[in-house]
Amino acid sequence: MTNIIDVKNVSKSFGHLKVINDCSIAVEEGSITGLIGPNGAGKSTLFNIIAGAFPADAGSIHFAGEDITHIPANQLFHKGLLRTFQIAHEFSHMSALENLMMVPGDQSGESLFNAWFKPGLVRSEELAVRQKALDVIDFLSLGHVKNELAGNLSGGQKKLLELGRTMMADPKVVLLDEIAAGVNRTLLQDLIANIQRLNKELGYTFLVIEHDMDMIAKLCNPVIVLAQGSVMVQGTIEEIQNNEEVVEAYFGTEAH
Ligand SMILES: Nc1ncnc2c1ncn2[C@@H]1O[C@H](COP(=O)(O)OP(=O)(O)OP(=O)(O)O)[C@@H](O)[C@H]1O
Repeated sequence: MTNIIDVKNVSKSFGHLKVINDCSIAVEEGSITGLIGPNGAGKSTLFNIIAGAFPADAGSIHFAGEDITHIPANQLFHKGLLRTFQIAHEFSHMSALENLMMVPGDQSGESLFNAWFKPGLVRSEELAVRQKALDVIDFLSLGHVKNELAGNLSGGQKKLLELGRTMMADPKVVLLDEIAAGVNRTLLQDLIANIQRLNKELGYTFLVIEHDMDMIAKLCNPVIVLAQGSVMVQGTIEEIQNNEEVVEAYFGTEAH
């Protein structure tokens, strides 16, 4: 199996605080990899570095074999590496469908997504984008709220819409940063099921930061535990939960 993301010996400090410390992680293509760790472990900082939001002080990052260490976020977006947070929050005064149509897309027409949904004759680019947005709405079972103003959607529906916006850009890898936060249990199951379908049916790779252990257990293999800016251990959720060092550093002290 190939690694679609390879982070090697990355370090990052903010002032005197070393937040990422000689950290190396690999994300296998086609996996849903979890990234967990106590508050302040450096998870979001590592996401920001991978997604090109700010540079590492040292180390390298490869995406699909290409050195992306110095490539900014907007270029990574077009290469298919997306962070949910990176995509603007919903435009509350526009409908759910219009929100999807706002995502800058790749008009190649040869994307995995288009191949999957086999849209009919495309008469114009706008019609194609609209059709694609409708397919995304359909995929996520949001048809009943497609004309609703995004600002009126529930927390969980907004998260589904956020996932939908990543789909509009035909990603290869999606970095999900605490997508379960504020989502009720029923919609959380929809969110989990949709992430699994995107992984299995469309081949998306996911790297997931999550404090919700239930979600991590259902979705992720492997799970990487970050502590004080470096990898403490990596394994299946069972291995992680049975690892004494992890229990001590994470489950023992954190009430998540
Ligand atoms: N832009 C910044 N400037 C200064 N310090 C920062 C900055 N971003 C993060 N930090 C610090 O880096 C450390 C790691 O933060 P980070 O958000 O990456 O951790 P985390 O594992 O995602 O935590 P949480 O689970 O609470 O979200 C924290 O001590 C935080 O205060």
